[in-house]
Amino acid sequence: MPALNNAQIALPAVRPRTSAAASIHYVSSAFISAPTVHVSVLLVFICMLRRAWIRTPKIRNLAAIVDFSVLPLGHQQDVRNYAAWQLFSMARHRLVFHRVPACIATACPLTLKPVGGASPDLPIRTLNTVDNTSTSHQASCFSGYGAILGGYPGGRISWPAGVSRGTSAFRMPPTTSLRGAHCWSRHTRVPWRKQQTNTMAAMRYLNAKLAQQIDEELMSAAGAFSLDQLMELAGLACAQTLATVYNKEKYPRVLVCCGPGNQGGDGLVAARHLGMFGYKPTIWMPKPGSKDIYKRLQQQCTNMKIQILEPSQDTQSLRTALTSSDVILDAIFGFSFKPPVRAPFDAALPLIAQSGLPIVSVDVPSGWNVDLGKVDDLALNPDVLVSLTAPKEGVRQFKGRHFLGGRFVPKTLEEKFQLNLPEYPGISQIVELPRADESGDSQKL
Ligand SMILES: NC(=O)C1=CN([C@@H]2O[C@H](COP(=O)(O)OP(=O)(O)OC[C@H]3O[C@@H](n4cnc5c(N)ncnc54)[C@H](OP(=O)(O)O)[C@@H]3O)[C@@H](O)[C@H]2O)[C@H](O)CC1
Ligand SMILES: [K+]
Repeated sequence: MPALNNAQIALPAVRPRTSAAASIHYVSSAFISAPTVHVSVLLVFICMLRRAWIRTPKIRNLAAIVDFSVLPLGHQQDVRNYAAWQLFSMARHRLVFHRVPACIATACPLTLKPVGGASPDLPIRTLNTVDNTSTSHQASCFSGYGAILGGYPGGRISWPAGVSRGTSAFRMPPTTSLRGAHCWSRHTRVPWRKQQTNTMAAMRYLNAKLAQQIDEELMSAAGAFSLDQLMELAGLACAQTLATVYNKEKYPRVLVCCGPGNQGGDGLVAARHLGMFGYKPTIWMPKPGSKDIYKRLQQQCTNMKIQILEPSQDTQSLRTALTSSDVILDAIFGFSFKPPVRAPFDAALPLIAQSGLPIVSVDVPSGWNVDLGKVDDLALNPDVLVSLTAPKEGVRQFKGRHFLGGRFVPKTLEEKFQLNLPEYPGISQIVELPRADESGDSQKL
């Protein structure tokens, strides 16, 4: 293995092999030595598989998870490109990049400029995150494929459980691909892993008390946010989530159901943004909050020509609206919900549930106990959930598509409460989380 100085990385100009003679072997491992810094060793592990072998149906859909967390920043892009070029040109299989720092993912999103070769025009999924949870999510996209190629600093190689050195590729059964990814993370002995505690730890789930505490802290003198600001970003995340899952061509009519608290405010903001996005929202808000902020948000919706149904304790207007809607945004109760459900929502929730329309719930599905989950028959059973700030304890077992929004949590607060939030992709207000049956262990605090 060549020793390099810290300004360059020498990647062997290996061309794609067409020979069927070679069996599995590593094509790249490079070391970087830094004179001023403790010697850091870079090891890129690329497994080249014989074309004849790779093309057998048995392992046609091979995926590779390449861990970039072990690589010094300045060299990650080269290595990534090189790895991709090798993997694609040789094997033509899928590739998952694991723990790619955001700066690399942004600089080199989905296109590759391979070192010493023509850019392969092949599908790439980049794992633009640094936490286990998202790893498992990404791995889920590749369920049924599976192989992990791994290399670690210091010349030591730790393979995923069940994979021995020299095996270099293995197949994960579809149902265990996520576990495989987790096992890999857990069993990997990266020398400086301790320094990476935050990036390796699972996302924190909040109980109702902690959610309220964080909310207060955000709006304290130290947090320095106003409610308007937080609500605006929360509502925008809700609108973005709905628009991501339900396109406006097929689901133009959105019934936005708003509760009396701040979550109702999120709903009003979301309705406005959905209007901006080209949807036709209608607002059902039977108990509008008395605060000035709700009045202003309603006025903003009126200015957008968004219909707001007359507040009423009876549910007739809701019944009618349900018959002319394509999708529901449930912004009724959030983390301050205290069971049991009271009027008029006790009559409304069953109507919404029985409408058969897809439901996108905000923060906590309405009627769910914030800490315990779905324990009441009246509770909604949404298809999509957008958690705000961090998911709540009660939604651990939520089975639908789960997004995280509320991209306003400052680093100091994230660290203070050990939230271990996943990285939001690019400029998006939301990040999709793994489904309940796909996620591994998460921190119960
Ligand atoms: N930091 C963040 O994550 C932010 C989140 N936001 C959103 O705000 C909600 C929490 O808002 P909050 O006002 O504290 O509470 P809720 O929206 O959950 O609503 C509480 C009101 O609901 C009524 N309520 C409670 N329990 C029941 C029940 N069993 N039956 C009927 N009604 C109930 C009650 O109103 P009353 O008028 O009846 O007293 C409560 O006042 C959070 O989940 C996010 O969605 C912020 O927008 C931004 C920051
Ligand atoms: K809700």
